[in-house]
Amino acid sequence: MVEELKIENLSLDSLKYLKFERVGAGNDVALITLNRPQALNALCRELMVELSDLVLKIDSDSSFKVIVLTGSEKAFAAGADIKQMSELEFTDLLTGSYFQSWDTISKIRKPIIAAVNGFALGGGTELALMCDIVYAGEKAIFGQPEVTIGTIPGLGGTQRWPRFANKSVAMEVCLTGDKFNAVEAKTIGLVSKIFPVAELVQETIKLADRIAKNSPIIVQTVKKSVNLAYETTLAQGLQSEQHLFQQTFATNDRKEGMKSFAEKRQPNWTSS
Ligand SMILES: C/C=C/C(=O)SCCNC(=O)CCNC(=O)[C@H](O)C(C)(C)COP(=O)(O)OP(=O)(O)OC[C@H]1O[C@@H](n2cnc3c(N)ncnc32)[C@H](O)[C@@H]1OP(=O)(O)O
Repeated sequence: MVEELKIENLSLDSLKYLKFERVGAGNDVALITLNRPQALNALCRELMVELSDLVLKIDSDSSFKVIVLTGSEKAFAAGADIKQMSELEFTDLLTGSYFQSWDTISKIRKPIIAAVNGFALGGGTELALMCDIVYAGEKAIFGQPEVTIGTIPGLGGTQRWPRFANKSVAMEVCLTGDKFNAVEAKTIGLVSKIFPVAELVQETIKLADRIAKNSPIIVQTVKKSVNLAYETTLAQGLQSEQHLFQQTFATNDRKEGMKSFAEKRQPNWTSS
């Protein structure tokens, strides 16, 4: 049997740009807080490596079911670190590993929910776009201002926006760099719910708890299947959904879920 990776065995004291807590009604929600206040959580390379490493470890630790990613009340993240980027040359990006770990969030199996208060600009908005669900505080400000500093969104913005919103919205957001608020973000479809600033994180943890009540193996299958809709044609997606649906019939949790319904009791998930 393969020994499981446990977060407790890892040195969390070494985290420099992040805070990590185990939260939730079942103590199975990982709360990650971006913690670089002096730069409004600007995403420097070191922060992103730390975030990527931590998220991968949580994804491999079965005692966690859902991840919540947040920042401060002032800023979720003010984008990639412009001061750090301004030193880079074309060849640094071409041959170096500057952006190597930045899309880890979009590749993990467990659900990850963004709780966005304050500024989420550039890479901050793109980080939210990589998450599975986005909740926002009333004062959240989004935008893709890269065009105003002589570059383009490089963390998926030009590709994910047209998949979240329509072409006209995607183009307007990316071509103007205009900022927009939480209500506009909800209208566009980036954000699913808005809460008062001080309540956002607790409300997001409540959402994580509702997801965590379901079977982890089935939750991960749902996530995989929904994400296929962004990668494939409808015909391919429907076929893959059928395969994944059939695969749930090979799990004990599918049997337990249906049995518990018939027996009028709560299911006892084993994630097998
Ligand atoms: C591939 C991805 C590309 C990208 O993501 S490009 C970056 C896109 N993001 C932006 O263009 C936003 C840049 N930041 C701002 O426009 C402003 O900030 C805000 C509107 C978010 C907030 O303004 P205010 O409240 O006046 O704060 P403040 O004095 O500008 O910032 C406080 C400290 O934070 C640093 N900081 C803010 N954003 C960044 C950043 N993205 N990269 C590096 N540092 C940043 C500042 O410089 C300053 O620091 P100090 O006190 O030493 O002057």
